[in-house]
Amino acid sequence: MIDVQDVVKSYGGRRVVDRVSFRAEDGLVTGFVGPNGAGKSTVLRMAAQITRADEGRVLVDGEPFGQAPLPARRLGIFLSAETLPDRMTGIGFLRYAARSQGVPVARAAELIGLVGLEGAESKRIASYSLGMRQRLGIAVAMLCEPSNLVLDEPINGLDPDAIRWLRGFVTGVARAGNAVLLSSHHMAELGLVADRVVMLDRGRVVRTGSLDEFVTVGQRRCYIEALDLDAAVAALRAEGVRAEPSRQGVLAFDIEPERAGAIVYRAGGTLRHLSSETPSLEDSYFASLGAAEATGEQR
Ligand SMILES: Nc1ncnc2c1ncn2[C@@H]1O[C@H](COP(=O)(O)OP(=O)(O)OP(=O)(O)O)[C@@H](O)[C@H]1O
Repeated sequence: MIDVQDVVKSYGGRRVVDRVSFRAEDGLVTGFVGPNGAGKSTVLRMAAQITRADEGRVLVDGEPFGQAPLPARRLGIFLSAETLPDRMTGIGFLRYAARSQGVPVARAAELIGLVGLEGAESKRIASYSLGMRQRLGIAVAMLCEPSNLVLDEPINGLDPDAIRWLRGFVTGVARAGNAVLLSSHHMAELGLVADRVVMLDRGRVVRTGSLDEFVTVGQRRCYIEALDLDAAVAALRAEGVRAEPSRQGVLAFDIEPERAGAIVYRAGGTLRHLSSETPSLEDSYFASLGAAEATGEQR
């Protein structure tokens, strides 16, 4: 488990992480989201002890990860694909990493298979695409079969094939009982892999919860198709319901579909389709951000 406890970080007198606390539990994928500059990478770097917290601490399985007898077994870290050594081959780098951690070099070939780099292992890293570099970076993080895994923006630059691979990979690591903490801007993808979501905005946690809890923040809404859409929108608005044209129909917010349908019907509309819509993680993300901004403006 990764336990972030009340961490604070300032740069040049500006607080970029402001009393952040949350947990990434064993057996779950925790998605870490927030706008650019929210402080996600800084928190992950504090977990990896690359950045020192001004206040607070991050415990990994109950202690700062650097204090564990074999730190790389405690926490696997992927922060960037840019720092890999271009002149080495993929397999060469993994063998080097294995030797430096006292792991049998045979693990290097296993890792190539684990991250799907077969066929490219003997090529220089300089020739790797971004997606291949991401896979190699994740392989390094997995070197010592860590019980916790931190991945900063691992989805960036991946093609659809690699995204599908990553989805299966992180889910598999979590289902084996490990904690996975993963930052990303790809809401649709995160909606497929995350069990829990932690949202940061301007250095503060603005929302945490299971994926199901998180998506209920998006507006409750329903989708209506009627013969005269303009009349349907007007009828709903006349009843004080927020209604907006969408696709071939109308989205009505914070209303049960039955009531929305009744309003349109009473106004003489002919209904063709009526359904309730589940908000996506992206909808909820923007709804939470809007709420956080409104509170922030009052601060
Ligand atoms: N070493 C540093 N020196 C000065 N400022 C920094 C440093 N590292 C981060 N910051 C600042 O801290 C803030 C938070 O940055 P951070 O990279 O943690 O955000 P993020 O949520 O990961 O953003 P993104 O989604 O764009 O990666 C930013 O304003 C950034 O400019």
